Amino acid sequence: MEAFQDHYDDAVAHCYGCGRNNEHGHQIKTCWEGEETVTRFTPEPYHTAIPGFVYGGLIASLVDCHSTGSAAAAMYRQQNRELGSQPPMRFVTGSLHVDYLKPTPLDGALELRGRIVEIKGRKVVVETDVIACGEVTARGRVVAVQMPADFGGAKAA
Ligand SMILES: CCCCCCCC/C=C\CCCCCCCC(=O)SCCNC(=O)CCNC(=O)[C@H](O)C(C)(C)COP(=O)(O)OP(=O)(O)OC[C@H]1O[C@@H](n2cnc3c(N)ncnc32)[C@H](O)[C@@H]1OP(=O)(O)O
Repeated sequence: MEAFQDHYDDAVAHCYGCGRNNEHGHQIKTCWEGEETVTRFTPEPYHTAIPGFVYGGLIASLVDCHSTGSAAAAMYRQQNRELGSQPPMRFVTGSLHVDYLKPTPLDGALELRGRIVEIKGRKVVVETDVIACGEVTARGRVVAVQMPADFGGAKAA
């Protein structure tokens, strides 16, 4: 199935978390499953916090890009638009909050499941569960904001 991130233009597909053109990045892929958005990612042994457990910064990074991608997809869906349609709507992180509920075992794939909590103007609030070995080990809340056309001097292509 095509992922949200497959629709980012080449020129802006370098994000460390979700850009398919960043060979050093996570290159996450996110899709709809009904009303939820889902990303699966398998941490490597070097993503260790303490032996056997996933580094919290990686978890935050996955929540971040899962949620900004979800925000974009939610806005397209709300406006009844195809994901690749023009003009593009891209989202950046306004705020990123993560509650680490339990240690996250470094043991196979993590599943991130996002819910759209609110869409208001250019803002989308996304809540994301991080699931490891069938248990929710972290929960994130992201305020994603539709990128202004002049963001950091970059073009919102
Ligand atoms: C990453 C570079 C990309 C460059 C090229 C872009 C191409 C993109 C293409 C494809 C995307 C792929 C990339 C995904 C990115 C992955 C995630 C990241 O790492 S993003 C990087 C980290 N984030 C930033 O660097 C944002 C820096 N901040 C800003 O630029 C501004 O502060 C911004 C855009 C977030 C908001 O500024 P305003 O002036 O446009 O909008 P206002 O009016 O302040 O806020 C709109 C609504 O959002 C809420 N809001 C804004 N910031 C908030 C915050 N910190 N906490 C809570 N709410 C916040 C406000 O309260 C308001 O909501 P109410 O209408 O009042 O309900």
